[in-house]
Amino acid sequence: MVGHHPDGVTHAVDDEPSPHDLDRPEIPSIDGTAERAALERQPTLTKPPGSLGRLEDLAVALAGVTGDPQPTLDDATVVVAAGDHGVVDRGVSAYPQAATRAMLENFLNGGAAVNAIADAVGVETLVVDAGIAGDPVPGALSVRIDAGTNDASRGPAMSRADAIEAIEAGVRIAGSELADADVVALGEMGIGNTTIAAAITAALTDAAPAEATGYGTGIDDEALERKVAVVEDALATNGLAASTANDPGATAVEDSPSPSDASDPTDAPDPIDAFARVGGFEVGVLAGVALGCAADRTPVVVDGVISGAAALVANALDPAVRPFLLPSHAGAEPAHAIQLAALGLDPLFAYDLRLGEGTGACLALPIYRSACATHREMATFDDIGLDGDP
Ligand SMILES: Cc1cc2ncn([C@H]3O[C@H](COP(=O)(O)O)[C@@H](O)[C@H]3O)c2cc1C
Ligand SMILES: O=C(O)c1cccnc1
Repeated sequence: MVGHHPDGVTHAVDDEPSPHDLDRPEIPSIDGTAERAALERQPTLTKPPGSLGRLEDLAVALAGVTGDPQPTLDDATVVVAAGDHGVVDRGVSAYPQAATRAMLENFLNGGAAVNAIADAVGVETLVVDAGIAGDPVPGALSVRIDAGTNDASRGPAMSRADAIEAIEAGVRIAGSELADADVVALGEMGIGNTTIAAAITAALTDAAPAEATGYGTGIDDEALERKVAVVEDALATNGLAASTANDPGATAVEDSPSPSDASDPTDAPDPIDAFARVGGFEVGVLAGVALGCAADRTPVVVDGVISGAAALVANALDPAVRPFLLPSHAGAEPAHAIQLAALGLDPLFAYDLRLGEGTGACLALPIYRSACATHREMATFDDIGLDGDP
């Protein structure tokens, strides 16, 4: 539907900028041959069939994703993308905006939770400044779109051009810094971004703002009420009061443009516009990373509610990304469960995490690696001279 969509059709709407102007590579489908080969290998391994439970399913799925019947996930990188949010002016976080910059420096110095977990499980860390307030932070990979977004509750968080720039920056990172990674974990930092994640979730699913909004870094009940109102404002101000994903008009933009799209384009924004209005530079970069990695058959592990919002955006831009998205944990923010359900992702574990940074995604890596290791390294019944039939 955007860029190089297989149907190759560009649906321009009068003089409005075409919604099909995002430059990104095409995403392949799952490799059915590799997947079948993996499925056939499983019962030959020295264990009762099914006894490794979901590890068996993960190994088979990863074969289809990577195109390798016996995949490895040795080279793993967590991308920690940071951005600031104008919406913090409305008192939606327990912490000041300065925490974004301080944490970005902390990531670079190895002192954050994600650094410790990434070290513990053998994952590289890539710290990306997608647009935090103030000056650039030396040492971070800079793809700064701007020094923070506008307040999404009072108007569009960013322009369409900035949204495209953020997503394309992520696609480029996937094709360069992440080109050699076997698997990529999504992580983020940005005070106020659980508000943005809630707004994106309400815009792209059936969920109401009150269902999608949570305590974030630990606000009190009074601040939560304010935060719900801010998410409602962000949708209403930006013409996103109804769910964009399920709006028949929005689908029409993708498939067959209807006259109503031409008469009032604000009626049914395409996914790029929907994302631009509620925002998040780091969210856009992560959506682009997901699209770019999927195009390269690199599995992408989704973390908490902000990377979940990025996954929703990527999926709205191109549903072909979906099989390349892997779940990690079930987080504490209510939008997270809504996102995972919308994407059909079944979390591997629930650990009451509510931090982000990529912590939960990194924690899932040993499980994915163990799925691949058992699948690849175990002896077969033939090897040990035993009949594999129960
Ligand atoms: C010290 C600190 C470290 C963090 N690491 C991740 N987050 C998390 O909290 C923020 C989102 O929550 P809210 O929407 O309530 O501001 C994001 O930066 C997120 O990654 C942190 C937050 C803080 C304060
Ligand atoms: O679910 C998350 O990732 C999360 C929750 C609270 C604050 N920051 C991130």
